[in-house]
Amino acid sequence: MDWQTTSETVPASIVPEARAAHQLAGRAPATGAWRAGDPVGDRRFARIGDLALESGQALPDVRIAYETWGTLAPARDNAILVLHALTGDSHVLGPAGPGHPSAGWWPGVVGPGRAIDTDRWFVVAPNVVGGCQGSTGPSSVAPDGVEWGARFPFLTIRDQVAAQIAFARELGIERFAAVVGGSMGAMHVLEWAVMAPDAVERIAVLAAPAATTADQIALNSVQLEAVRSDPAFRGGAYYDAPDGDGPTRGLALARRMAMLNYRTPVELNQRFERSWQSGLDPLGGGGRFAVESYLDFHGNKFTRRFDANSYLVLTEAMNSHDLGRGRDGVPAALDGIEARALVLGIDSDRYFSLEGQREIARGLRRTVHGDEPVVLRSDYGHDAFLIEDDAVGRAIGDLLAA
Ligand SMILES: CC(=O)SCCNC(=O)CCNC(=O)[C@H](O)C(C)(C)COP(=O)(O)OP(=O)(O)OC[C@H]1O[C@@H](n2cnc3c(N)ncnc32)[C@H](O)[C@@H]1OP(=O)(O)O
Ligand SMILES: N[C@@H](CCO)C(=O)O
Repeated sequence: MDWQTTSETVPASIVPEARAAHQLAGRAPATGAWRAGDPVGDRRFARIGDLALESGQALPDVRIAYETWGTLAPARDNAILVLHALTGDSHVLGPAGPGHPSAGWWPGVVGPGRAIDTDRWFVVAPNVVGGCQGSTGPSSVAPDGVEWGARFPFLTIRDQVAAQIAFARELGIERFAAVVGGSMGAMHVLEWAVMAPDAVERIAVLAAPAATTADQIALNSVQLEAVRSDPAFRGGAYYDAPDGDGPTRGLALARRMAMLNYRTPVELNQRFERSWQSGLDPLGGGGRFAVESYLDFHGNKFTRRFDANSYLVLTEAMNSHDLGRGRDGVPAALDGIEARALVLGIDSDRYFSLEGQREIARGLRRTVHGDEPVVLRSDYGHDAFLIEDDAVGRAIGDLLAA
């Protein structure tokens, strides 16, 4: 199947499989393949036109992939926007199927009877611009008929939120009862509260800073280099490489590095100890440590679901994050936020440490828990916001009840 010549309406029955195959090759379906609102598998798509970027450039004909759950009330006052983390997507909850190996990334928090109860709330989850799960990104086809690749424009967190704001307008939602997100998604949440204050009643900021610090940029930058230094990266023009090879080694290495930011010494030490696995992939002594196998597994798995160029674009967008830029600094920007807020941090998070959430909680005027963040105690580190569903759900439930 050729995505670029696909007719306006794609039969849903064949799309998930073909789409999954497309993602294996590092590409999302081409821009222009669908009419806005057409369902494709679990996803729908909205067209938001050209996106003016902070850099002064414009990204033409932007498409947003999204999923929804629940029913929008006649008064349109029960919508909740859920914004994913770096490698997430619109598939917040199930079902699993072709193209979706899991039952979503937050089924313990969002769903019938969950903290974000889809029997009450209308939940909207878009895939971020620059990503590779259906929204316009580097693997989309540019106006000249060739994938953007490395020509894809530099995006900031604010650019991505500008796209989300246009997307919400396209859906006819003027105000969200809550905008919720973790990690990169929480950076977007903070920007929503500043860029569209009238559209946001509550915000949930989970495990993110008000501005990405030098230390965090450093952790990200070695991952960027891991991808770029893979010879198969070819300066980002690998989609039609003659051998069909992409920068899988570099991307897998970047994911291994990232896993070390996302998890903790306590978890890795307790979970794997010094266990040795033999007979899997003989190296040196004929085996490897179980923790090495775990990192290899995650690195390799990641290359089957993510595009390297998107990884670069999204990581650089995270590096751009600074709520105070052009707004007289972070304290002034936080002080101007009117939305009721939950700020949650994780005690063992060695990537976006609690200091960042303390700054946010102390700077906001309307937190539902006082001047300090809600502290989630967990051995899982940064990923705890995706794993500790009960604690995260309770905190979000408190926000929604406020
Ligand atoms: C849930 C999704 O992945 S949805 C896809 C979209 N992605 C996102 O939204 C990103 C957010 N999600 C995530 O980052 C992760 O999924 C998390 C943090 C929520 C959970 O991480 P998980 O990968 O489920 O858990 P964990 O780190 O324990 O890894 C478990 C996997 O490691 C494998 N594993 C464990 N030990 C080893 C080992 N020694 N050697 C090899 N593999 C191992 C397990 O078999 C398991 O495999 P599976 O993923 O096929 O089930
Ligand atoms: N596990 C998360 C961490 C980033 O917040 C992801 O892969 O998106």
